[in-house]
Amino acid sequence: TIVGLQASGKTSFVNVIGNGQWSEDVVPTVAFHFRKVRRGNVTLKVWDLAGQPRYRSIWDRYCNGVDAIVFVVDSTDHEKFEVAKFELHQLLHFPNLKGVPLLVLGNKNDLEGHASVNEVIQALDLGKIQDRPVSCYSCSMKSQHNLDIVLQWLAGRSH
Ligand SMILES: Nc1nc2c(ncn2[C@@H]2O[C@H](COP(=O)(O)OP(=O)(O)OP(=O)(O)O)[C@@H](O)[C@H]2O)c(=O)[nH]1
Ligand SMILES: [Mg+2]
Repeated sequence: TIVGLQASGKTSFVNVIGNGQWSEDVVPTVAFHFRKVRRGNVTLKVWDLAGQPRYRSIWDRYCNGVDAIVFVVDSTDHEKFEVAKFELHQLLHFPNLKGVPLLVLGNKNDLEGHASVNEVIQALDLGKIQDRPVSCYSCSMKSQHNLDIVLQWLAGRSH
C-alpha cells in the first residue's frame, strides 16, 4: 500500500513501475486505486491511496494485512516535512499495523533543492521507529533513479 501527502508522486510510482509511463500531468487520486503490477516473475498488488487531507483517515484500513507500507514524500517540499512526519507516525501508531515493513521514498531527487536520504530520515524521525523494518531511499519517478533497488526491496517483502 502506497501512502503519503498529495502530489508526492504515489500514482507516478505505480505508473512508472507498471508500464514505464512517466507524465507531468497526473490526475490527483480520489480515495484509492487498485493496480496489479507485473515485473518479471513478480506480481505486486498495489493500493495507491489518495494523499489529500480528507482521504488520510482511510489509509490505515488499506494498510491492514499488507506485506509493506510505502510512504512517498516530495523531498523538495521542505515545508511539508512536518505534516508528512505527523501523518506517517499517526498511521504507524495503529496496533494492527505493528511490524509491517516500511519503505520511505524521498521522491523528486531530479529537482534542485531536494533533501538527501539522511535529511529525509531526520525530517521524518525514522530513527524513532523500532517496531518494524524500515528502509529509506532517495529516488525519482521522472528519471527512475533508484527504482531498481526499490523494486528489489518490494519483491523481497512478498510471501
Ligand atoms: N520532477 C518530478 N516530478 C514528479 C516526480 N514524481 C511525481 N512528480 C510530479 O508530481 C505531481 C504529482 O504526482 P502524483 O503521482 O499525482 O502524486 P500523488 O502522490 O499520487 O498525489 P495524490 O494522488 O493527490 O495523493 C505530478 O505533476 C507528477 O508529474 C519526480 O520524481 N520528479
Ligand atoms: Mg495519486
